[in-house]
Amino acid sequence: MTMEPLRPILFHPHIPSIEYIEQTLLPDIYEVRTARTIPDLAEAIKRLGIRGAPALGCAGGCGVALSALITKADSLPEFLDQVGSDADLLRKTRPTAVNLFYGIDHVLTAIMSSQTIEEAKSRAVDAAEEVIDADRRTCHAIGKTGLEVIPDGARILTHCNAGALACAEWGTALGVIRSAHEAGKNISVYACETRPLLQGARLTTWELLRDGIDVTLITDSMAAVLMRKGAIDVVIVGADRIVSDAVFNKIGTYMHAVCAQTHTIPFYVAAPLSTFDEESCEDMVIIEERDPQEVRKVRGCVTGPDNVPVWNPAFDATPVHLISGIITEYGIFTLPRDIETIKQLKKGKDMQRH
Ligand SMILES: CSC[C@H]1O[C@H](OP(=O)(O)O)[C@H](O)[C@@H]1O
Repeated sequence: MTMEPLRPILFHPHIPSIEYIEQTLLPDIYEVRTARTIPDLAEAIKRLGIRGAPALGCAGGCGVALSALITKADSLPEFLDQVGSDADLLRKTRPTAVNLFYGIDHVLTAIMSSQTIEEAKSRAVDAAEEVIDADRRTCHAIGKTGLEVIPDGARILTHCNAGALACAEWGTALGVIRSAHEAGKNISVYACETRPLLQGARLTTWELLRDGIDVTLITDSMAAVLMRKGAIDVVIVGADRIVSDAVFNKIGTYMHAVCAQTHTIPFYVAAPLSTFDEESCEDMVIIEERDPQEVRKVRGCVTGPDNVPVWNPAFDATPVHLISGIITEYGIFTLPRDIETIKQLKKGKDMQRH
């Protein structure tokens, strides 16, 4: 039975509003919520109601378009000023996933050369819908590219959630897994729970069970022994920002990459070109540090003393030498070997855009 495509964020310009699946409540509660203001949207992003790098790009782009549609202004300069400050509010939500800034800037760029407010509104809507449509196409292309690294019978380890819930649909790492399943490959997945917010336990298992894909939930600390036992053939994860010398992804990714290298297991990252920040390097990237309470309590259940100091980085950096390949919509690349190719592809896309 083919399930309806899972689309965690929908833009309704005629209302106007942004509809999204509230991911903090999954897997036990499936609730669709609506953001009609920029502060509401910003809060949804901060609490990870809306989450995942490509989905943040969609939320950022749609957020700027929503601002354009609801902003009341007597002049174009006043209008652009208001939309610009709403865009800044969205920029401040989460610092690491580069897609958020790509989505925001893509729509802002589209409206900057407008001659009237009405023209700016129309361009904003078109540009936001372009971000979502492009991500849908890109995720399916990533899935197709990734088929070559998933042999029939593959036992795959993944971390966090790089699925449809993290994108416009289909997913990146889970997009490759979905494409392999759809191609009839007999695959099985080990999903790491991904402390502290449990995106793997709550979201990846939910997505794969929904699609009838063989999935086993493990704790993050169990991954190494599965690799040592020879029970994992390939590791595939998503990304939040890819720079010249490292890949930023959910905390725990680096640990899996080191273990995979120790056990000579291929370690792949799946991500769209929009996740590359190719002019930057690891030391230039801000890693989001989140509320210590996220580690001391899980969904209200106490897991640590209320007064214990906590360190809670949301991401870590995996040096590119630990990564077998980066699966994109344009092919599989390795860094630093392919950095110039990535730069040319990005330039080409930018030229297409303007
Ligand atoms: C398809 S990219 C998903 C990427 O984003 C997640 O972070 P978060 O749940 O904090 O938004 C995680 O790093 C995933 O790999």
